[in-house]
Amino acid sequence: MLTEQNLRGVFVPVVTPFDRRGKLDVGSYIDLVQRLVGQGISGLVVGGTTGESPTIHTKELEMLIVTARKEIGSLPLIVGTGSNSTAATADRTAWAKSLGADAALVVTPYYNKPSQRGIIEHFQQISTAGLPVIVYDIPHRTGVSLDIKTVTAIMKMKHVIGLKESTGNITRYFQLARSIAKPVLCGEDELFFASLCCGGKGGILASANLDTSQFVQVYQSYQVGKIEESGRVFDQLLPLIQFLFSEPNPAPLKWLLAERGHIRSDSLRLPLTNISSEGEKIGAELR
Ligand SMILES: O=C(O)C1=N[C@H](C(=O)O)C[C@H](O)C1
Repeated sequence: MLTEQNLRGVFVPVVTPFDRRGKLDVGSYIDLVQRLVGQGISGLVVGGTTGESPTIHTKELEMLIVTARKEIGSLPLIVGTGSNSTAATADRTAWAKSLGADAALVVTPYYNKPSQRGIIEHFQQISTAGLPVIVYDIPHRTGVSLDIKTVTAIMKMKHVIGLKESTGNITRYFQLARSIAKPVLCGEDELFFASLCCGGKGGILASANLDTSQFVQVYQSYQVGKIEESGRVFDQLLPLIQFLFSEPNPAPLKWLLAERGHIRSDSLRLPLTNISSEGEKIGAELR
């Protein structure tokens, strides 16, 4: 199980490769997972935004979880289980636990606009699943904002082990990382180095599907007090990060993974579409 003590470092939300007809490409997935293991990452996230969770069927997610569990050995496995139904999220979290997950990444309930009290009760109920929970706050995707008081209340819950902060607000990050006792992880790749300087404990970073060991180096250098080295390596990664988020994630990421030969196709499932030809031109320098 993941705990608040070992929720540290670089966690990679792995992409879900599809073939040209949109079917799961299991061979590419296994290759991807095997490539990530052994590069110093602290764990793998399956069924995140980057894994295109909205268009993955339950049977497919089951296969992705079971395969990852088998391939990564004892490395922590986090599964995205959040939805905008509390009961469904609790069920899915219990199911992920039964398949070998070490923790659940639970996004705040989107679309139906719950009150702050509703959000607190949502996270209380998920404790029934018996799996450690990482709260995922990403208001620009969910349409839901958490008050600082709400985050603080949720972070005191026993089964909650940390926060993935993706508001993009570095002042808020600084405030949270210093005031709550549990780890705050960066979910806004461009702010990774800044988040470490604010007291963050690591990141769940789509960009780390590529150049993984450099992302780990940013984290590790910072931990041993080599702040300048950490910042220098991060600066080298910035053009990659900016390219990967120049169009909806994970379209540029899948394109570059395919260009570098890590997956067979850059296919996505609608409504996500492939990177534009303009994007391909910009990305050509990063191949
Ligand atoms: O899948 C994830 O986890 C992430 N998704 C974010 C997004 O697509 O908005 C980005 C972050 O790197 C991790």
